[in-house]
Amino acid sequence: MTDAAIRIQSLSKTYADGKQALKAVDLDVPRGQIFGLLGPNGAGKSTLINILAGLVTKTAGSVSIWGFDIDAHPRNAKASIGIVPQEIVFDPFFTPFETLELFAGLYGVPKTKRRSMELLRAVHLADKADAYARTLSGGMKRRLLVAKAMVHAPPILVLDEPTAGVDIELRQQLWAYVRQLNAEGVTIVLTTHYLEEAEELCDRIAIINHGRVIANEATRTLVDMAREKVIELTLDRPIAAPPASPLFDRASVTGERVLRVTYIKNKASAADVLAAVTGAGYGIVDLSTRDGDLEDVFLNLTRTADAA
Ligand SMILES: Nc1ncnc2c1ncn2[C@@H]1O[C@H](COP(=O)(O)OP(=O)(O)OP(=O)(O)O)[C@@H](O)[C@H]1O
Repeated sequence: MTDAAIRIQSLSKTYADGKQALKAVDLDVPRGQIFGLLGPNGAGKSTLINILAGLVTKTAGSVSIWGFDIDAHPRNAKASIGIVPQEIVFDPFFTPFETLELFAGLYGVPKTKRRSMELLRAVHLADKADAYARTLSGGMKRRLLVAKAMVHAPPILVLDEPTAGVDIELRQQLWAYVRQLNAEGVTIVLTTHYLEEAEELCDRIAIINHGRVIANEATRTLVDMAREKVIELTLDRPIAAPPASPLFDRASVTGERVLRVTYIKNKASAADVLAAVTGAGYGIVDLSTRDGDLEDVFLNLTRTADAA
């Protein structure tokens, strides 16, 4: 038995029109983690998730979910994963409670083991248990989708762009629930465009671009790969134009006495930047620095991959 929650090997998908959405993807999602799948629109994330969900058939390669090969043991594989789709699709005539009961039934969960009310409470929808689904707000519907994906208590929960169209407060509630599930031992996979969110939530992040995995690292490692560092200096007197230095990647004057310099970590250090500024005759009153974030890593990696 593999210790990966999801193991993907040489996975390829070519759609009927010839579009190659996935190209020999290898990816292991470790058990117990919150794993982020990032990539620009059209990178292949939904295709990958739809293959896990059994909604799209792969062209080549193998996938196992919780140790069950999706071809050899499709039922066990399906029982091991809950998927929250990107699109909100509901039968508008069922109440949230009925929706969960219905899906528990489809998964063969016996009545005594169902926990529809508990799930509704967890996603803050207990008071809407008997409302018609069509009367729920977008955020409520999305939380109901999360509850629906958990009716059979799978060890893996996959969320495809879960926060699209969800306001900040609801997003925080959703993430709190995701964290709680993870603390209870559920492996989480999520796709998001919000890099900051991935950075905040995920233990590990894979970046997918044009159907290939171009990075798969512990979040910390990925963040460290950000090459840019920004330093903002408050000077002892007004400055009109930034001093020129080959060590600066970019420099701009952002306030009467404020200079912002971006430098590349392995080419220069903060001390180099300070020396260049004091060398130009300015005194430094204050400074702050900011590490490159995932956005920078992402842009650098996708740029490199595009050029390859
Ligand atoms: N049914 C289909 N037939 C043909 N091409 C498709 C089909 N579904 C997706 N594609 C194409 O496959 C590629 C990958 O699409 P996919 O939806 O997997 O990307 P994605 O990373 O999930 O993007 P998004 O973030 O926009 O959902 C895209 O070029 C897309 O146009």
